Amino acid sequence: MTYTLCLLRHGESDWNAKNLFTGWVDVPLSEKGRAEAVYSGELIRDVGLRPDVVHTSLLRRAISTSNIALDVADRHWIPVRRSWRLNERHYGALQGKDKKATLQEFGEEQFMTWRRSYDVPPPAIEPDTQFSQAGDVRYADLGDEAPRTECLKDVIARFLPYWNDAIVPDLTANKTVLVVAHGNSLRALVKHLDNVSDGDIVGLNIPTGMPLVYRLDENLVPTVAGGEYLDPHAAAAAAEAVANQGR
Ligand SMILES: O=C(O)[C@@H](CO)OP(=O)(O)O
Repeated sequence: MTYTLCLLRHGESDWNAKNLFTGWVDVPLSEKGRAEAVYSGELIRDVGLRPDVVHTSLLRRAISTSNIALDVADRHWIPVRRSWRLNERHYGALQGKDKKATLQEFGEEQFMTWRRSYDVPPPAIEPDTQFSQAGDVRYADLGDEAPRTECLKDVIARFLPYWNDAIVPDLTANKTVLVVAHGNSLRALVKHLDNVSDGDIVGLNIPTGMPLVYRLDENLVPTVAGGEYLDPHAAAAAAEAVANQGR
């Protein structure tokens, strides 16, 4: 007896295509991203995976990906739950900045510390600046909990309550669960599931639009470490491209 969990990072967004730090900025999918969402729906359909429930972030790129993929898989009707706790990592003052220019300005070590270190957040964003989410009604209930920057450790801390209270109950009710989220919120989930060390998580990149399926045992331990991509060759190439962003 195993539980089935399918993770899906949103398709390419306009800002992925432009190589800009995105975080909580609510950018749409690019044309390529919409095509990736269609392809992920085809993969889900063709292997006979039938999600019973979908969990998404509050960001358009994840919501659109979920809608497109589920429509293609003929599962557009399943219940949906959304939470800010599945949002992308808040990228602080880097939101809206060009990755290549940031790499050139601050150097490789600082750039990679901000992008991939476990516990060093970028500088906090000022509330009155263009890419801040202060005043965004969808986060009004968060009050002081609303982040102005996050490292991966912070993402794990805000993600785990949702995992335990919303996703695990669906899994243990034997529902096939689809989670459509983001590069860094899914890194947080993978770190938790696979018990990846703080050091090793630095090297893990999640590609856009590639369904990653975990079968979990009764203790919610993956039967295959790292899960299984439905299109492993394309996923490996796409993950490599994410790792090399900015260069
Ligand atoms: O900009 C972002 O929000 C993320 C995901 O697109 O980028 P990175 O892979 O650099 O963490």
